[in-house]
Amino acid sequence: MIKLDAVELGWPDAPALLSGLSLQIAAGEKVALLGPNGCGKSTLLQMLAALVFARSGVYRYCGQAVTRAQLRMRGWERAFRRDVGLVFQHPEAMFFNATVHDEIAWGPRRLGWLDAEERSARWAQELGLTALLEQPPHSLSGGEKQRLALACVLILEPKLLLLDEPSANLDPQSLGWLCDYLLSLETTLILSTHSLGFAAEVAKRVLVIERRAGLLADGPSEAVLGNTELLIRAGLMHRRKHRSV
Ligand SMILES: Nc1ncnc2c1ncn2[C@@H]1O[C@H](COP(=O)(O)OP(=O)(O)OP(=O)(O)O)[C@@H](O)[C@H]1O
Repeated sequence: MIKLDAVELGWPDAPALLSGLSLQIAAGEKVALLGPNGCGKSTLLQMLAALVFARSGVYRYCGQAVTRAQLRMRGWERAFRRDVGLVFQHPEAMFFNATVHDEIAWGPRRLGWLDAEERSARWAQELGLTALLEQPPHSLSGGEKQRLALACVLILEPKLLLLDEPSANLDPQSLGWLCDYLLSLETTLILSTHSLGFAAEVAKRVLVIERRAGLLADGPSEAVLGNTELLIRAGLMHRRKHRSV
């Protein structure tokens, strides 16, 4: 489903964030992206959603190179945007409606789904947002915003689900719901997280990114997450000097 060939990502007038990134992700795989702050996890997810583009190398989605020119093909762009759903790390960035209800219903209404209102009510209930439906999205707490952002994307049942630190801000009950939901999904999932426990729970494959480099590891979750030396080198674990009793 996804093929990256020698992808280099970076912002203008800045050194490369990621280079030489080559990998494939098959339909239905569940993959966690790990790496220290600022290594480029969000940028990579944004590239997979075609919100930013590689400086060099090729990103193919279902065999088609995803380029600015390709996205100008309106039919293809619509189908791509319909397939791919990204939940941002900072969910406020996604909200533009007056109420929680309109925010959840916006996507299904735009797609002309006749059951848009029913679906919105169901997803609001799934994510514990029913009591907040008439509130403005910006008035919600951090965890409520995270749940709203998830509802807005999950309701559209994307074929490729991209989640940027989805477990941040969630209370244990919401986190448990999210783990169950992601485990039940058959679609392709790529998520970034700093929680090794969350990655181990939901992902079968882990990619570790090294700052200002590229892929440090790519393998089954148990093997990668069980490699303490690798995790320390990648800045994902700290060798503690002091321990409380
Ligand atoms: N629009 C932009 N222009 C220039 N630099 C940017 C832009 N967006 C992000 N960056 C920089 O790119 C780098 C990678 O950011 P990114 O958000 O992808 O990292 P991350 O791995 O998701 O980090 P974290 O774990 O802290 O969320 C950071 O140094 C960031 O400041």
